[in-house]
Amino acid sequence: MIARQIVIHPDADATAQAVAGRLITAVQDAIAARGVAHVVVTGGSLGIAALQAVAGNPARHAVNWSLVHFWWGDERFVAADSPQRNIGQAAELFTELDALGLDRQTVHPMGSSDEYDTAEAAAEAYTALLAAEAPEGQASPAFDVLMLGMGPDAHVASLFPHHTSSQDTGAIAVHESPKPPADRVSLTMPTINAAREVWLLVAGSEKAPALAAAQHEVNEAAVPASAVHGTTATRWLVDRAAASLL
Ligand SMILES: O=C(O)[C@H](O)[C@@H](O)[C@H](O)[C@H](O)COP(=O)(O)O
Repeated sequence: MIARQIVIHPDADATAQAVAGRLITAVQDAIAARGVAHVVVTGGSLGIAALQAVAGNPARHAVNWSLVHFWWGDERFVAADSPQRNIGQAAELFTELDALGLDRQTVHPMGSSDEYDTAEAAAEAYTALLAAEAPEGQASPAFDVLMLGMGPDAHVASLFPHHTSSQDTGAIAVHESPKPPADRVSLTMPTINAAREVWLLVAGSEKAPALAAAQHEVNEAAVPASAVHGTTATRWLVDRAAASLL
């Protein structure tokens, strides 16, 4: 049975703080159970705010960050130093965790346009990286927590409505993204859904129709967020404005 939960917070800031607290606890639980934690982080305003909240949460000192792997759900295929890069926007967290033992060998960013000629090449390299860290016979690690933002059009990662649905595992190139920049790399739906826990972070009234649609029925083409789930839990961590149509 997959646990499915919707938790409603007063506002976006409270959601970010609560996600940070949950993430630190989930990482500790994963390390206690398996000696390692695999976390997938996301871009987007709330996803980045949650990472900033981890950097400021006093409980961050309780975690052995050298045992934590960080992965990305999607990334913008632009120059490494572009302010549009999701990893760059999370720099504050990584600088803070460096001081707490984070091993940059276990931080796995998706490739930039400085390193690869095409988003396809970056996606292929990420697919190989995921496989290299996967248990025998699997295509990716069983992520302990995979966080996703959701757009007002119900996209998750860089899987937009009516994306060319990929049943492949690993990462794919995305072009003509309706949310700029146009070129991106994204985990595929099967890889997202191989995570133990998927957390969808959603705030703001402009997301309310998509949030309601995602709870209504599974329709990957029209409402990508509706098709997302973890193998043990799917948690919608939302604010009151986003939940207003539930
Ligand atoms: O690279 C990105 O843009 C994202 O990973 C994307 O999927 C994001 O999470 C959503 O668009 C929500 O973003 P907001 O929280 O900013 O609305």
